[in-house]
Amino acid sequence: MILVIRPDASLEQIEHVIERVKELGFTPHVSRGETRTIVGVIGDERKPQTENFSAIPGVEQVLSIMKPFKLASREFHKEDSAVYVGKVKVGGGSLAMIAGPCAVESYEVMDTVAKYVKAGGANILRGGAFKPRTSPYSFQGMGEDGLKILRDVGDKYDMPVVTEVMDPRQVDLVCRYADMLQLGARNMQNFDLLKEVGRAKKPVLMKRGMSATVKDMLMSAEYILAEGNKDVVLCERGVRSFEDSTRNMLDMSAVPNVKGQSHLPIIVDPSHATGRPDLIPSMCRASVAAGADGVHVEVHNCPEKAMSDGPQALLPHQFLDLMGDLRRLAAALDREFWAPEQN
Ligand SMILES: O=C[C@H](O)[C@H](O)COP(=O)(O)O
Ligand SMILES: C=C(OP(=O)(O)O)C(=O)O
Repeated sequence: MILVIRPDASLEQIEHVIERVKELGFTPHVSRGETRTIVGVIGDERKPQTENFSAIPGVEQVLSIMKPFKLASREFHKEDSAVYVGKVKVGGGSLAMIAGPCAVESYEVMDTVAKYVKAGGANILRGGAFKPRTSPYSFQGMGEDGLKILRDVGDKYDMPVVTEVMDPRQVDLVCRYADMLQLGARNMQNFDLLKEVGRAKKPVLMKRGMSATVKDMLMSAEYILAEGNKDVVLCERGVRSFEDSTRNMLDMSAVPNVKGQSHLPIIVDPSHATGRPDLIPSMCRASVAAGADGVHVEVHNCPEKAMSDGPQALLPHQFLDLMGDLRRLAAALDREFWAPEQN
């Protein structure tokens, strides 16, 4: 349920609304839009006192949100939300380019790749220190040593960093090094992890589960929002299908589909979606054209030596070409990639 606050309501009245919502046993979530303040009321709406909400001074309207996700819904927040990752604005008209190697492998590789992606115009650096691998015998990531490298290299190139957290017990540790927490496809419905990152004070990049529906994805985002973390960016990264010429099936319609239902930014990861460098540039362009708030790609200076996902990595020169194309496309659509000058 949402309480639409009167435009002329005083701050005291809004505070009073919030207090009453709590007293009635619900959790309030306040969304201050450009023209309206809205209070999301989360809890069991079958409680008898809910009709009293309309009697609270300052409340103009009480609306029921029919969708199972509430805080993630457009009804709760009409305007597109923007999420800040360090200084970088993601969403609300500003495009993100998240790039870097699949895994943090060494200082040298991280530094080399970061130098190239920064030069190309990437605004967020990625690299996994905890890797979710299909095989227990595959490289599992460098753990805290990898986080330290990622942080150092991010600082060197003045780029915020995003890295995956796989377990609720890792959240504090990863928060000490990262600017954004990545929740991987394999963990999109790890509900304890969702709750834990929901309590963290860092933005979250939540990837779509490999057999999750758009609704499942929005319900998972709701877990994070319901814990108080409003900074969630969704990521379409393809779903499993019968098609075996690509790693996954990229669901490009998820972008406008999510945008119709939710205010949260959504980016696309054509690297994991296709697994094919020959398809990544066109799918990046399609993502921007479809209205995505950014793109996520893997880049490696020597894919044949990469410790994970080498075959899908773009080479540095391919990344530079891609960024040139994407900038031109973005400009034609009256959009732009966030760049440090905008700060
Ligand atoms: O490293 C990245 C992911 O963990 C990777 O895509 C997992 O896939 P794999 O372990 O099947 O190679
Ligand atoms: C493992 C990753 O991707 P996904 O969770 O989409 O498979 C990744 O981005 O490192």
